[in-house]
Amino acid sequence: MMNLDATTMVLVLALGNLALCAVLTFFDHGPVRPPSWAAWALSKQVQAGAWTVLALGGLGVVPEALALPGGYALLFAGVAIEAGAAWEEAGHPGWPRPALVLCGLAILAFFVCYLIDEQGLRSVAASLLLGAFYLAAALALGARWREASLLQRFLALATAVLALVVAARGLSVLLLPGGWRWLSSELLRQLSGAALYLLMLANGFGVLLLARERAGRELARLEVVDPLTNVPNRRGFFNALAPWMALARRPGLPTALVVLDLDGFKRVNDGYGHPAGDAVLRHVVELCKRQLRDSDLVGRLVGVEFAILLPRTNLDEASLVAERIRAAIASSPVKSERAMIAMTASFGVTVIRPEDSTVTLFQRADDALQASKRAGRNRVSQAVPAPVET
Ligand SMILES: Nc1nc2c(ncn2[C@@H]2O[C@H](COP(=O)(O)OP(=O)(O)OP(=O)(O)O)[C@@H](O)[C@H]2O)c(=O)[nH]1
Repeated sequence: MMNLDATTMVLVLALGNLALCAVLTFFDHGPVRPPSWAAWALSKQVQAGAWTVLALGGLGVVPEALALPGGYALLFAGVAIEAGAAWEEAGHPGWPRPALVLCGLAILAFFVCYLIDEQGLRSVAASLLLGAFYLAAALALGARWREASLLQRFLALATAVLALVVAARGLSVLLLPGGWRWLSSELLRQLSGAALYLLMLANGFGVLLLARERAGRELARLEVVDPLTNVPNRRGFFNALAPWMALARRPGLPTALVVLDLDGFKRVNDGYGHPAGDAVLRHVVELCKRQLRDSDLVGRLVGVEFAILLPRTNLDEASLVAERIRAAIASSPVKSERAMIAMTASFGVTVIRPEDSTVTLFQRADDALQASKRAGRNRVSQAVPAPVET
């Protein structure tokens, strides 16, 4: 087997981490920066610095008495931040405080071991502590196992296994100083170095690929979801509508469609500013959702026009729902910085007919909506019902 001495191994880790930092500098994560990005980039820089200090110590450029404690302290800090970044990604932004405490304790424990025994106990402490921090990162990566992508699950498992290899070296020095059968302590040292190298690669490029995956998912989501109100946009709403259009051709309970348009919205933007207008739009969507069942769907068609799909609902029931929403909007002004903004909306209600296409369906709903506008706004109008076949 090829033998890598400790200094070469540390040098390889230093150069690898430095290369990763360079890659990070030029990586374009797109307009949406992942929340943990800053912490993760910092962790890579600190680790690159740590391995560089350790490598300079090994090469004799910096005195070992300085390089070893300094390098390891930096390394624990870097790996603690890396684990913290993984927890931030898993939705725990409060990681800095526990990470700071654990990192401080790790550095203290390491210094005590180093002062007692510069070789054996020092490497036990280093391996166990590094293994523990990487295990914490693996736990964070696997924390949302059910929603995680295959890549994320692989990274969680790979990080856990490699963390255990790193920790196993420390345990072996403590429990089996002479090694066990073919598993010599030298082989474990080399395996541990290789594990640290693989951890750097897996977590480095793995996180970059995860960021790409996330950006792809976000783009796909934005094709069907309105980012302002977080409800389906026109395309998303039409996708959801399609099966109900098909179902309308079979006998059974009808499906209703309500379209609503906010009245005189231009004055909100002109009088209170665009951000206040946006707040009103979000507020209206929340009001609609509160009046709807789980099986109903609200979507934003365009500008200040929304649509509501009401499965298993006839024309009169849908008109009652629309009336409830109308009353809720009219009686719930939105608080802006300068004033309370009163708002009303006009509604058109219809049900899907067997012969409908989306064009005829929305045309009918829109005609009813325009009738509401003509009649003075802030009201609900039903579309003309289908002629009864005799
Ligand atoms: N703040 C904000 N305003 C928007 C948004 N989308 C569209 N608008 C504005 O909404 C207004 C819609 O105006 P219209 O529907 O034409 O007319 P209106 O003033 O609401 O009057 P009526 O519909 O005739 O009652 C326009 O001024 C658009 O600029 C948005 O996402 N945010």
